[in-house]
Amino acid sequence: MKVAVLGTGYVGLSTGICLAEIGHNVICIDIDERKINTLKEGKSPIYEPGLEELLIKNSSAGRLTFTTSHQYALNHADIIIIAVGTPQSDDGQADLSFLERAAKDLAENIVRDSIVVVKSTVPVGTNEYLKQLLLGQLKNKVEIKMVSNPEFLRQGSAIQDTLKADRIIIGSDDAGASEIIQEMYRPLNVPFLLTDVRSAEMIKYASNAFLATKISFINGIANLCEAVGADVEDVAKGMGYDKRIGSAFLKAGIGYGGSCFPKDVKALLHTSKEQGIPFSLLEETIAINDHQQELLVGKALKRLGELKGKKIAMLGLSFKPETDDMRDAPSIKIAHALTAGGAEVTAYDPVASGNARKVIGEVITYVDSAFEAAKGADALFIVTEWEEFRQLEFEALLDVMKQRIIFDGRNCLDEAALQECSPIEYYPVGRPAVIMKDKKV
Ligand SMILES: NC(=O)c1ccc[n+]([C@@H]2O[C@H](COP(=O)([O-])OP(=O)(O)OC[C@H]3O[C@@H](n4cnc5c(N)ncnc54)[C@H](O)[C@@H]3O)[C@@H](O)[C@H]2O)c1
Ligand SMILES: O=c1ccn([C@@H]2O[C@H](COP(=O)(O)OP(=O)(O)O[C@H]3O[C@H](CO)[C@@H](O)[C@H](O)[C@H]3O)[C@@H](O)[C@H]2O)c(=O)[nH]1
Repeated sequence: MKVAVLGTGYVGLSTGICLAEIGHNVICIDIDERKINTLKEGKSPIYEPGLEELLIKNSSAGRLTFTTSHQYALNHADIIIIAVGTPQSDDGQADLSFLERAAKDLAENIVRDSIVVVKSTVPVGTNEYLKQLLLGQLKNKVEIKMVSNPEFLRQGSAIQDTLKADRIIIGSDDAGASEIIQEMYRPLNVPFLLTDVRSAEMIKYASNAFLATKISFINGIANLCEAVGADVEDVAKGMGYDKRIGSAFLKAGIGYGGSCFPKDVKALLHTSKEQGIPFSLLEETIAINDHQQELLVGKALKRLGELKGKKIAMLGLSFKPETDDMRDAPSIKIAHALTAGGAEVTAYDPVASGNARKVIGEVITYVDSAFEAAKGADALFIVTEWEEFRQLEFEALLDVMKQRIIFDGRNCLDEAALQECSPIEYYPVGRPAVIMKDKKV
């Protein structure tokens, strides 16, 4: 099939590459010339495991091409997938301006009957709105069919999640269009759910809000565990054995970040307010998450007495491991709170420092290794659970610190191994602290 993908961000690029991988002829369009040039050179503009290999493979096979020209791309496509961003507006609702611009670009350049697939996460009713926008501006007399096809990939495992998705949601009022989109995805051998457009749109928000709520729930439990002396890791494990609960997304820590959960929960809350349907559970999900992102700073303040003049090492900046994405990363709030309190912050991330500089700025120092960050530090924060941090030689790392204090915001370090590094103070989230005063002999 001939497919055009609008937007080569995390979703558009992963989708385009995977559709090429299963044999389709894919052309990806972006308005960002630099991105397209990078892609044409066979390089990925984002850090996403496995993506570059498939980019090179499918580009070389001639199934995957890149352009900034909507006119050129749409001349060659029967299926057009929209994967442009839908960021958060100031009032919490989804900002549809990129989609509106995309609709204009499509309307001006579509020259043949097409199926327009909306993969961007959009509030209920947006597909209908887009269709009206498109039809109202069409330059050529063509037939347009719409399909809502929300995306569920996670950053850091985008390719695997696309090739081995749990499900593919196809929302359309046109059985023919729905059949063609199923045909497009058929080689993936993934379960389909066919539904109406509005339900498809809602499935995406409901899924993200549910997962975010699960995280806030376990974080609420974690805070209680700290107060009563229980261990949230065991509590989550014990809960997860119950098939009705499941163990996924019960990892306590410093809260959820990223380009999706924060904005999507707020957008759903906005919809509920717009409809006059109370949904205060979502407000609590957000409130707990806001509190959680400030947790480490509060703990450090309590332990160190004051932040002024203290040196803090931050390990990890991206919102999760295996990505360089800094959108809504907890590290942003943490870095600003620490520096506002007068602390000197030195940070290390395996891949996200470049993007972090653009977001956090030069108020903190970026270095090239965990050891450099830890040198002379009064405390070390684990902010992102990169595997590299688990493998660190902690005895040697603690030796270069001024005070041997670790706040683990992701409960990712091996407690037993840390106990061997005595003296040490180790503060995880929702679990008893490990405080070893004496030097091990
Ligand atoms: N990032 C994720 O993990 C993820 C997962 C599932 C769903 N989503 C949803 O998918 C959508 C895209 O997210 P993303 O993270 O890939 O966004 P992104 O910001 O990484 O990428 C969007 C791309 O679209 C391009 N673009 C904007 N307007 C355009 C136009 N008119 N024509 C061509 N290109 C245009 C931008 O230049 C950018 O490169 C959002 O609605 C998001 O909520 C994201
Ligand atoms: O038990 C957990 C699981 C995740 N997180 C945090 O939650 C955030 C999101 O993590 P994850 O869901 O793994 O990454 P995303 O790439 O943001 O993916 C989510 O958002 C995407 C965009 O909508 C959806 O497509 C995915 O299905 C959904 O998982 C990150 O900050 C994680 O650290 C936790 O704190 N505890």
